Amino acid sequence: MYTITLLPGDGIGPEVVAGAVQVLQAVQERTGAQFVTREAPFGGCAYDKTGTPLPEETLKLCLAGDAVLLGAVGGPKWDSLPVHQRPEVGALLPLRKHLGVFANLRPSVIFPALADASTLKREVVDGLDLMVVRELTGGIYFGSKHRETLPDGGVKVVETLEYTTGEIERVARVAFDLARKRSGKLTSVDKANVLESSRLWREVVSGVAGEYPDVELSHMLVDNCAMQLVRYPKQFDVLLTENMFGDILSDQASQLTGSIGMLPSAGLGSKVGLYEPIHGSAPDIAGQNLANPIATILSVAMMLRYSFDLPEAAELVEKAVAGVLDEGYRTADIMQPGMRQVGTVEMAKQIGVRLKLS
Ligand SMILES: NC(=O)C1=CN([C@@H]2O[C@H](COP(=O)(O)OP(=O)(O)OC[C@H]3O[C@@H](n4cnc5c(N)ncnc54)[C@H](O)[C@@H]3O)[C@@H](O)[C@H]2O)C=CC1
Ligand SMILES: CC(C)CC(=O)C(=O)O
Ligand SMILES: [Mg+2]
Repeated sequence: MYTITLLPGDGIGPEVVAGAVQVLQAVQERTGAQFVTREAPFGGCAYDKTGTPLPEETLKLCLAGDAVLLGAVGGPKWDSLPVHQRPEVGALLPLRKHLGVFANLRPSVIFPALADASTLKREVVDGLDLMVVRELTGGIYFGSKHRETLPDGGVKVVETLEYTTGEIERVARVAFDLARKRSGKLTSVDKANVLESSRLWREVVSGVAGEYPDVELSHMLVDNCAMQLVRYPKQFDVLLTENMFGDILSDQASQLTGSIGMLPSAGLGSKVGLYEPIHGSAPDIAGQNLANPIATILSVAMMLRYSFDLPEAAELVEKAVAGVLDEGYRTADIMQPGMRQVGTVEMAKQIGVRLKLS
């Protein structure tokens, strides 16, 4: 039996998590694996309810379960709160830190049926299968912040970016291990021409490479990488990045697959994995049954594979998603002429039905 803590969060979070839970139930019926889910307040909705975006009880529940499935947090309603009460800084970042999920796997895989759904040409994206390994619990998002008013009335802010050799080594090993199982190619991304932290990053990653003679390591500056991702993305297999670069580049990589609504993620490092779509709370479409639930459904597949060691169940989910896309079902973000537009609820339902029949 596997215990999953559900943190639907804000905006479209509850809609996409509800869809993923439906698919999880289908996996249970199809395979006999037993899942127990427990939901907890987290993010802006938790702040409204309890005065804090990360209630103690929520954290305890997450630490006591086998895995966490998170929707998204944040939205305009909470944007003017003091920074440490904001859902992103006061809940999401500390949750990642408490769970110790230092490696964030963000696969950017194009489903054959969506090769024409991307804004890029078919030949650029067809067959794309790349993996961003993003460092998740260090870097500038976690550094100290300082803000002061200057005598001339101007404002000065200082944010700090810290990394230790240990933090870089452990995420690099995750990326090298993955590259070894895939095509044997790893591209480490940094800004070593400017940043001291990136120079350390490059030094440490090059050092770890000694343990992996079968993996071909290259280094690329982040600005070039952003350009190469849209010029010729299929040159990449595994991309290793620090926290902020990976955040930005993975949103960019998502569009190669048709939509940010397609990209799942797995936060790994501790006993309790954290699974979440890479997108945010999408306030512009929240509550309208418009959100694409596939990123969250594919996050469930990653949970089955990485936390529960159920690779066959993970494949059932991925095949059900591919099958439903082959049948022509599309949410608005991936809609194409001649296809059948459905909402969040119907898309999740179709994937669950297909999974049970497979
Ligand atoms: N992990 C998290 O909880 C994250 C939270 N955020 C928060 O989310 C809020 C909105 O941020 P944005 O910059 O607008 O990023 P976003 O990822 O929420 O949305 C960007 C664009 O993509 C669309 N989109 C996102 N997910 C979609 C889905 N599943 N289906 C269809 N379309 C989708 C949205 O409608 C929007 O047009 C902010 O408060 C931000 O801080 C942002 C990123 C991650
Ligand atoms: C809201 C940020 C802290 C996180 C983010 O954008 C992400 O993890 O993709
Ligand atoms: Mg992001």
